[in-house]
Formats: sequence, structure tokens, C-alpha cells
Amino acid sequence: MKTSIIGYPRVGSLRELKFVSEQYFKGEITINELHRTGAELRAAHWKTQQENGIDFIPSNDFSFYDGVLDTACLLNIVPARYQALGLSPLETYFAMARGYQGEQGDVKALAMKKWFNTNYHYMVPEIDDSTVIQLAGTKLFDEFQEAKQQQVATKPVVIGPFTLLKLAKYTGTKQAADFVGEAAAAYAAVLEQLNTLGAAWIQVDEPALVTDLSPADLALFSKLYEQILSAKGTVKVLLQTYFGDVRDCYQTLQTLPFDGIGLDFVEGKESLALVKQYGFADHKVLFAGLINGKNIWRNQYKRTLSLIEELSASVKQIVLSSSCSLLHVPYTLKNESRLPDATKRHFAFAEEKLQEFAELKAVLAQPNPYAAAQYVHNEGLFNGTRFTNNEAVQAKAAALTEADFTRLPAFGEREAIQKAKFNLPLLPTTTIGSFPQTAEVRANRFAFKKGSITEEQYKQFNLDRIAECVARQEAIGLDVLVHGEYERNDMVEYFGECLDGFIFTEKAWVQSYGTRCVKPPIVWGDISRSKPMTVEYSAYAKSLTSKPVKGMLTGPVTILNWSFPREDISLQDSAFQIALAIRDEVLDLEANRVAIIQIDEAALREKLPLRKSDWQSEYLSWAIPAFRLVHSGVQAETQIHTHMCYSQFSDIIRDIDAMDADVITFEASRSDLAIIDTLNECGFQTEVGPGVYDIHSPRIPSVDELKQGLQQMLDKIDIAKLWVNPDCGLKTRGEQETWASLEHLVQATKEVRAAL
Ligand SMILES: CN1c2c(nc(N)[nH]c2=O)NC[C@@H]1CNc1ccc(C(=O)N[C@@H](CCC(=O)N[C@@H](CCC(=O)N[C@@H](CCC(=O)O)C(=O)O)C(=O)O)C(=O)O)cc1
Ligand SMILES: N[C@@H](CCS)C(=O)O
Ligand SMILES: [Zn+2]
Repeated sequence: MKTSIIGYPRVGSLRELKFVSEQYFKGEITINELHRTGAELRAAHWKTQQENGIDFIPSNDFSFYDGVLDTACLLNIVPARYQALGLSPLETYFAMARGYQGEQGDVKALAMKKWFNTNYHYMVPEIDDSTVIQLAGTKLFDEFQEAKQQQVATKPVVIGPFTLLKLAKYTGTKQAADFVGEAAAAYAAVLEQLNTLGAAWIQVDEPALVTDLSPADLALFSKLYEQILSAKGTVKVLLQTYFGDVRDCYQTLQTLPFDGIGLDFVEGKESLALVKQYGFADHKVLFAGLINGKNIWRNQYKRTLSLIEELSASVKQIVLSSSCSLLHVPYTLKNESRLPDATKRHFAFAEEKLQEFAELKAVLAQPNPYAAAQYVHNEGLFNGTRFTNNEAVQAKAAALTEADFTRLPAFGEREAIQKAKFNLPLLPTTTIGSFPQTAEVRANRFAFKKGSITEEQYKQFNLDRIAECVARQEAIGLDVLVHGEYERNDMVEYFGECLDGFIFTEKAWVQSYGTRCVKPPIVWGDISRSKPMTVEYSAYAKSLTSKPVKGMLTGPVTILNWSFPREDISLQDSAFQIALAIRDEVLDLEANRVAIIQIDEAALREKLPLRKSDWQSEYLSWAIPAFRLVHSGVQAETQIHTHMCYSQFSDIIRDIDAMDADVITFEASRSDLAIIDTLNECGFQTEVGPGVYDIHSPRIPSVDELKQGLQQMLDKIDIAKLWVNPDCGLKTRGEQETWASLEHLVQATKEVRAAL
């Protein structure tokens, strides 16, 4: 059986691409040095895949920033404001990714959004009425030839036209359907050039096919591919889907002349049933996504072989594939020196997944696969207990009743009590929690982890930062202060490190966007909290001021969604265990007189199932109660805040309100306050802090612009319910721009208050 990888990670196993890119952005290295690292990484990735006998090795899965942005550039989707800068193609590309402020002009970056249900972000292509979609770039062909020179015959990968047009933002009057002809011609030109270059296959990624499709979507898809495939030469076309099943278009895929269809049998609940029910054309190849590209557990060969057997009854030609790109898992276990082998043997990061492909290939080549040594060894990994059980936690979770999920008294009564207690001015000002994680803050942590400073020194440094931060917040006149989150490497990894039941890694980085990476902790066993995690820092901050200090926690849904979850128990069970642990922390903070507590649920929206029919039954039915469980035990006068980075929650607005927080802060500055209309329409009760400026940019908003933003909000929101804050944490920003922006925020609020 042949094997295929949909895509490989690209930042480098030690984040080499991150470091050279950041050096390049600072002007510390030349473009040639950046290109050299890119080429070295590509060569290394191809070689590793080749060594593991992968038959369909991807090319063009490498990216200097993002694959959707690469595709936009390939197809000439470059808004005029970036072209007008007159920069080189790569500089223009980075201007779209990061914005540009310099001699050539001043432009903001393209919008960034979550890539389906992952923690990866893509750049949103922007199409206006003057956009001409046509083949304009060469990266896809260059990287195919580069691999060929290294004796690696690759399968070039490109984001497909349907997904691209669906994800794009249209700023003029034209819509996706108006670009069908141009887009189809551009993709046909890609195929033609690959024919000339002698490529055997192209992989066209269409993850948008696993979402709910309307008749108009289906028509758009068919129209695009009828045109593209009518011009097809010798290059075979693999239509690749992932992150779910293609129940709305399975038969269309069978009818169109694709040579291969890639289906996801890990997240695609109905993939197997679709194949069984409708069959699979004999002349097409099924790229069966059986090795999980999103999680890090070893593949169970027994399950994979059994699925292959079942599929073989309906499918003539099967290629064993990953369920999605391996971009979403770390590179390799080789860099994990602290984890015991007994633990590591249960994990497969990208490189270890390649070994699984090689082993499965060998196993499947045996007359009796079940007797193969690799099979027997693999089965041994799944026998016996491998997780750390905590019976007390299990019992606590099993004993939960409705009362544990219900905070009393009801919101209205609490709101009045809290107004009287805190006596905050109208339009209270606050921040979202983190302050700049400067090089010194990170270096202090690095020194502690290396053992070159003591725990006491490490802590003292953070306490000093807290003292400075509190004093400065007080000095500029913010109303509700925070400690600054200096002790956190990341808002999820930190809690993974503090809680029992998680495993954390040294170098298991996964790209989140551009040069930014995260190290998701691994849920290994039952989760519990053996000691307070944030109380010391929050209580210290509180001791420094008479103003209210907001304690800062990450909520259970976000901790779970940004970790690698267990697969032997349900997400609900894990979420409730984490919720019980965070609940203990909330109660400890309250006992230490931290009277405002923010519980971030930045990732709540992210894992909302891609199909609406699954929203309640598979997700919201436990995610919202998990949050309620965390705070239902506090007194009426303790004010619970929550925060979400993205404001795309109009469609789940009632569920957000049902979280029963007292205040919610969220991003709004980039979405034209459309969310506020939704809040009003549904009678949203929670107080709100729509972000008044965008923290993703170093730009300092002026007092006037902030006043204007506030005024617009006041036109729509009851003043008694409105808070004033940036749209997210300030950890990625520099010191200077942070304080200047906050001073403007306070000044703007004071001026608006004065004019009331
Ligand atoms: C809010 N967001 C988050 C998401 N996911 C998370 N898990 N966390 C988030 O905050 N998703 C959505 C958004 C946007 N996403 C991100 C993702 C990542 C970052 C970010 O800033 N990442 C940092 C890495 C942060 C970190 O863990 N740092 C560690 C390690 C620091 C380090 O590199 N150490 C060096 C040595 C340093 C030295 O001084 O010599 C080393 O280990 O080699 C830490 O602080 O300890 C990044 O740089 O990518 C932001 C938003
Ligand atoms: N409290 C966190 C939330 C980020 S989403 C922070 O401020 O960084
Ligand atoms: Zn945020």
C-alpha cells in the first residue's frame, strides 16, 4: 500500500524559520539568508519523508508565513494598496502578512482568521472589483523543481479555488460566483504548467467541503471543477479534504473526473458510511486519512487495518494518508529529553508518524499482517493502563448535579450588588491581562528553566515586574488593574505545567500564525490541582493598590482546546475535570480577597463543530456548563469576567450569555461593531467590553479615534453595561506602544465621561 502526507510542519524542529524570519524583519540578516534557511528546511523535510518511504511527498506546503497567503499571491490576489508600495514580491508578501510602515507607505496587514477548527491562523485574501485572478506566481513550480533536483518527485499542494473563494473577503460588489471563470482558468494554467514540468499528481486542498454546503456552494464547486478538469492533461488531480466528512458533496466528487479523492476518517464521522453507501469509483484512488494529523497519540494499527479492510470491500485503490496536514503537530520526540521512554512511546509527533506510515506499509505487505512484529509491538501499547487515574477526581465529576452548574443569585441581583460594592466610574477602564513579554521577561524564565538562577530569583524578578506594572496602571488611571501575567510562558501551557495530569514538552512547538508558535500541553491522565497556581501573584498585586485587581485564569474549554486531548475519555469528561481544578483556584482567589476574576475562554468558538447540526449535541452542551461549573461557587459580590479574542459569536450569542459571566470583553475594533447589534437583538444581559483598539498592530490609536469608537459604542450599548479595554492581551506588544496606547484609552474615556 502506498502512503501520502497532506503537508508537513515548516517552522523547523527548533523553530529555525521563526528565528531567521524575525531577524530578517529586524533587518539583521539578508533575504538570501532567509531563503537559505527555507531551502534547508524544505530539503530536510523531503529527505525525512523519503527515508520513511512516503510515496506521495508534498511540496509547496512550505511557507514563509501562511499557505492561504501563498495561494493568494500565486493567483494575483494582491490588493492595490500593497502593490502600490512598490516592494519586491517577498516584501509585498510580508506587507500583506504583517502590515508595512516605512519609506514606501503605511498599510495595515490583511485580516487573520482561525483555520477551520484549529489553532492555526490564515491570512484572509481580499478581493475587490478590480482584482484579476490569474496565475502570477512561481513558488509552487519552483519548489516542485527544487525537490526534483534533490531526486524527490513530489506532489505539489495548493489551496483549492472553492475554499479560497469561500474564505476570501469581498470588498467590492463582486462576489465569489463572479470570479469562477478567472479562478478556473488560473487553476487550469497551474495544471498545464505542472504537465509541462512532468508532475504526476497535484493535491488540491478543499477543506471547505466538510462544512455545511448550500445549493449555491455546490453549484460554485461544480462550475469551478468542471472547467478546471476539462483542460486536465496528464497530471492527476487529488481532491483533498480534511477536518470532517463530505456528506453534502460525496456524490459530486465521485461524478467529477478527479483521479484521487482524499477523505478524513479521523474527524469525518460519516466518511466510512458514505463510502459504503455510495461506493467508490474503481478508476479513482482513495487517499484514506487514517493517521491523525491533529493529535499526538500513536496510531492503533488494529483499528487502521480493520478500517482498511472495511474500505477494501468498496474501494479498489487505496493510499494510506494522514487525516490532515501534519502542520498541527510538533516535529519530533527526539528533542524531548525529559520525558521518560515509557511515556514517549505512546506519542507520535510528525516524524514518528512517518515511521508509523513505514511500519503500516510493512505490516500490510505481510501475508498475515496481524502476525507482523510491528503489529504485535503496536498492540502492546494499547494493552493495560497507560493513563494516571485519579479516583477522587473521577468521583467528584461523577457526583456533579445541576446545582454545581448554577450560580446564585441570578445575574440582575448580582449586578446591583457588584455596582454598589466596587463603585466604579461609568465606563470602567481595564486591560485583558497580559503586559509585554519582553526579551527580559522571557530570558528570566529561560534562565530559571536552564537552572542558572534560583526559583527565588525567578519569582522576585516577576514580583518586581508586577509592582512596576501595577504602579504604572495606577499612575495612568486605569480602574481595574491586572498583575500582568509575567509568570506565564503561555496562557494554556502555564496551567498545563501547574496542574496534575498534564504532560508538557520542551520543544514540541506548533505554528499558530506567522512566526508565533505554541507548545500545547498533553492531557495524560485525570486532571487535578494540588496547589494554588496564580494566587501568590494576584494577591501580591492586590496588596500593592487600593484599586480592584482582576485575577486572571484560563477557562477549562480553552485549556482543553489548546492542548492535545486524551482519546480514551470524552472531551466533556476532561473539560469537567479541568473545570473542577480551575474552580478551586477561583475559590482560592476569592478567599484571598481578589474580588474580580477573569476566566479567559479565548478558544471557546474555535472548536465549535464545523457543522451546525453538531453544535449543541457535541459541543455547547458541555462547553457552556464547564464554564459555569468554574464560577458557580463564588459569592454574589465576586465579579466574574470572561474574554474571547474573536467576536465571531453572533450565532451562539445566547450560549455566550448562558455562560453567566458578569462581564465579557472581546475583539470588536476590526469587525465594525456588527456584534453589538446582535447583543441588542437578543437582550444580552452580561456587561460588555468590546475592544476599542486592535492589539495585533504596533500602531498607537489616537485619543480622538478612541473617543469616536467609544461614542459609536455608546450609541448602541447602555452606558451602565459598557467597559473600556483593548481587544486582547498585550503580551506580543512592545512597552512603549503599550503604555502610550493605554494612556490614550484612559484619556479618551475621561473626555467621554466629562461630556456626558
Ligand atoms: C491568544 N492566542 C493564543 C493562542 N494559543 C495559545 N496557546 N496561546 C495564545 O496566547 N491562540 C490564539 C492567539 C494567538 N496565538 C498566539 C500564539 C503564540 C504567541 C506567542 O507569542 N508565542 C511565542 C512563544 C511563547 C512562549 O511559550 N514562550 C516561552 C519560550 C520562550 C523562548 O522562545 N525561549 C527560548 C530562549 C529565550 C531566551 O531568552 O534565550 C527557547 O526556549 O529557546 C516563554 O516565554 O518561556 C512565540 O515566540 O512564538 C502569541 C499568540
Ligand atoms: N489574559 C490573556 C488573554 C489572551 S486571549 C492575555 O491577556 O494574554
Ligand atoms: Zn484574547
